[in-house]
Amino acid sequence: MSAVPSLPQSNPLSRLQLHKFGGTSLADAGRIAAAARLAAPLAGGASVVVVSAMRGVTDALVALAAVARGGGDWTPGWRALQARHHEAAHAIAGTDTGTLIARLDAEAAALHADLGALAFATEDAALRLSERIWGHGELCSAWLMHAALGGEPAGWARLDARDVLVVHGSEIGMHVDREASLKCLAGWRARHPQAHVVATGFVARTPDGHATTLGRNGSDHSATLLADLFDADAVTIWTDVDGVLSADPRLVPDAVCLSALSYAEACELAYFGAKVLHPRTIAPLQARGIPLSIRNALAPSTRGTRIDAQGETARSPVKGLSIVDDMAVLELTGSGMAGVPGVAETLFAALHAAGVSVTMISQGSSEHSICCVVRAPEAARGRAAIEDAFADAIAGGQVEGVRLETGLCVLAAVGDGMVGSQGVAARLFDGLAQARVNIRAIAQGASERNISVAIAQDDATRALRAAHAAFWLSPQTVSVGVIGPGNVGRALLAQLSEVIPALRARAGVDLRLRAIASSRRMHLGDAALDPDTAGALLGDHADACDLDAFAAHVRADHLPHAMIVDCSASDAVAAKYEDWLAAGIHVVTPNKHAGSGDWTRYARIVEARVTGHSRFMYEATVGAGLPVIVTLRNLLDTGDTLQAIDGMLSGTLAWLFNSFDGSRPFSDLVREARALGYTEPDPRDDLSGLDVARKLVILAREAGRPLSLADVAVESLVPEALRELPLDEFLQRLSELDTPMQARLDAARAQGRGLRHIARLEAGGDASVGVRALPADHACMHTRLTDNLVQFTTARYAENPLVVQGPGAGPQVTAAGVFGDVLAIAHALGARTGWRHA
Ligand SMILES: NC(=O)C1=CN([C@@H]2O[C@H](COP(=O)(O)OP(=O)(O)OC[C@H]3O[C@@H](n4cnc5c(N)ncnc54)[C@H](OP(=O)(O)O)[C@@H]3O)[C@@H](O)[C@H]2O)C=CC1
Ligand SMILES: N[C@@H](CC=O)C(=O)O
Repeated sequence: MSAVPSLPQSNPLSRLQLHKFGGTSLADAGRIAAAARLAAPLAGGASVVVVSAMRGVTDALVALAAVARGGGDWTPGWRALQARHHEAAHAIAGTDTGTLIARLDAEAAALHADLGALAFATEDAALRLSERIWGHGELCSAWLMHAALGGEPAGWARLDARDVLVVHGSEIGMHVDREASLKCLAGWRARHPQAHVVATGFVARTPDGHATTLGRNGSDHSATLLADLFDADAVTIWTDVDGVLSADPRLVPDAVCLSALSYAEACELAYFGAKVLHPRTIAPLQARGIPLSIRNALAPSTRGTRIDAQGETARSPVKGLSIVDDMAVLELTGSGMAGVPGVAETLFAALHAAGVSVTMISQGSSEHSICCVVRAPEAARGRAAIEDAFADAIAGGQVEGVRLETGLCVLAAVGDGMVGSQGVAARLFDGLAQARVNIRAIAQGASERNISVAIAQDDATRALRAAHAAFWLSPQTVSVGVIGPGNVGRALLAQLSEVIPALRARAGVDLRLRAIASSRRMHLGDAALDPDTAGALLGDHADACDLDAFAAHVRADHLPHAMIVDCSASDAVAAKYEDWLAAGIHVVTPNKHAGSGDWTRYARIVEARVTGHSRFMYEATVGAGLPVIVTLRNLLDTGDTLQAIDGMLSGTLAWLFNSFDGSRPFSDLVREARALGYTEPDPRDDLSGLDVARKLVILAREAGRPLSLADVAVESLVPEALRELPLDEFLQRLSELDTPMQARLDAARAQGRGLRHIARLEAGGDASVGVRALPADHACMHTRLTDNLVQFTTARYAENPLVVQGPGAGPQVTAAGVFGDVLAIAHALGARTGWRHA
């Protein structure tokens, strides 16, 4: 290896920072001035600033060259470019505009000459002229930046990289002649000893002295090549995004900015299409250990992404996920291939000769087939080349032929943390399986830094989001939609608001409220909604409630799990559970309609849970926040036999009869119970016994009995005349309950008894609900306020029933019961995937 020529002794550069700005950061004079401020040298240090052309200028030059080559009139376009550079110059240069304009005009004159010559040039000469023309934008922006930084008086030289950067094309891309470049730079520095340098990106020269370019987006490459030649201490590429993200944010809304990457990770991500870095940019830095930062010129206070030899141990073993679109699989199959040396060599030599680049290779150890993934536009050419190379073997039957499958893409998961760590592939495949993505081919190099899978192009976004969720989100990240911000719904939102941050920090449970709906309105949010203010989003401006659109939104592809919490009392909402559960959406509810409604619908809902691998939880339907259903389930699951359930199942009726002593009319108490949020939205559901009957049906079905509402003998407290009235009218005529209720109370008292509302379910399925006059020593006479009292008489608890007792109505306790179900599901999800974030 030849010795690296050293820079001239006069070189004053120490603590040299290299900054590179892309076209967007140089879009106009204002952006150029802002970039100049960012590139200001550190005290006592030096700067090299590498610039792209102003935004859109390279595209304009490529178009102009095409017009000129075709003999068209390129002069209007040429003038427009000159005017754009002039306009920026006038805004930037201050007192020395004349010098800057003269410099730009000299470049414009050279461009004019080149464009004029294009139409008459030979093919070779035209290509050389074009390369010069394409690089004109960088020559001008370097002069503009040079002026913005203060020019020669401020110690800045301006370098045309064609004077120092010597490159030649090779089969695997542009190759820099480092030795020749360093010699040229040493010569240039002898003539330009200024401390600071503005250099053109993108342009270079060939060994025989012709202008050339480094290819589209080649300015990043220029920057890292010049960083090596100038012996920079650090490189910053300024762009318009915050850094390297864990995935393309247009596809994955939850992508996060990576604070650090190793060179190896950055290379993997660059090759797999991460847009911030161009492939090949890393190598010159890696060889010298020069750190690179990717930062946002529009948000310079953000840290960006640092790329160096160490990288950083992240919370996820996978740092980034990327998709390469429009790929195809070529598969060579044949029973005669096994154990035959040279098959792979012949195949890849054929693809090489046909100019087909191979992105991914996969071969089973049976050697029965070799599969490779190539770019779709090259696939037919590749297949023809392979068929040609194996023509004899195909004719002889040793090889069956070449199968071509298009419509694919390659998803890659990249990260140093994958090396030697178990379960990474399992997590990726589990995430893809949950998103119902079929994997067509798999490849992992022995470096273990990259797992690539070929999948259907149609699945790309879903797969990327699912894989991202598997690594970057908690396995307990749940997209939540709340229906019905009424008494219970509002209390639930308040509880969520209070607890969500702590849940995320302590238990990795990440509940994201993303949708809210009332009977008429809904709001769907891309980002998580604030539970405290979500209800206010349902004003007249909100969208009309559409439960299908609501569910589709909650079932976001980019979040691992979805859950709808139905806090309505609506049968129409309950009618949707079957579809939601089948689609994999978990459902939690205090609404009793599904559990006590039509038996066949109930059976379909139960079945849908199995189809959708989803959970349906409804603890709060009976006893509000009390553990009634879970107690019954535990008894039965552990082999006990139910003999009867009886007690008080209505919080409203408990409160009414606990309070009703004749001192206040019964109707007054009903109004108060309603105001306290104990009653159903229509209090007749409580007074008629229907609400308690629903609870009995739910418990009976839980115990395996196919009970329906029609099977329950119900005594109603609502006089016949009031049963069908609109709610408002019923409430106005509520006092019609007073006389009959006072009479019942008086009769009970006359026997030394009190009134309680009692429900009973017999083992055989007989069920009844009604008001009973009970002796003073009955357990139900020793309840308080809204207490429910549920007695389970079973084979084990035969003599002395198991009793669950406590408040059985009220928004707070009901919401807590609902919240408990939500958490039970979230915790179970985390346990299923077997890992939690620290
Ligand atoms: N309150 C309690 O103590 C207990 C209540 N429950 C159950 O909790 C549920 C809610 O009760 P509660 O909060 O008191 O009732 P509310 O009447 O206070 O709230 C009901 C909510 O559901 C909404 N809603 C009604 N129909 C629909 C629909 N078709 N689509 C979308 N949203 C709808 C209402 O919207 P809008 O305002 O637009 O009408 C309202 O926001 C009921 O099922 C009840 O049985 C269970 C145990 C105890
Ligand atoms: N209205 C109901 C509320 C709970 O289901 C009751 O009072 O029990």
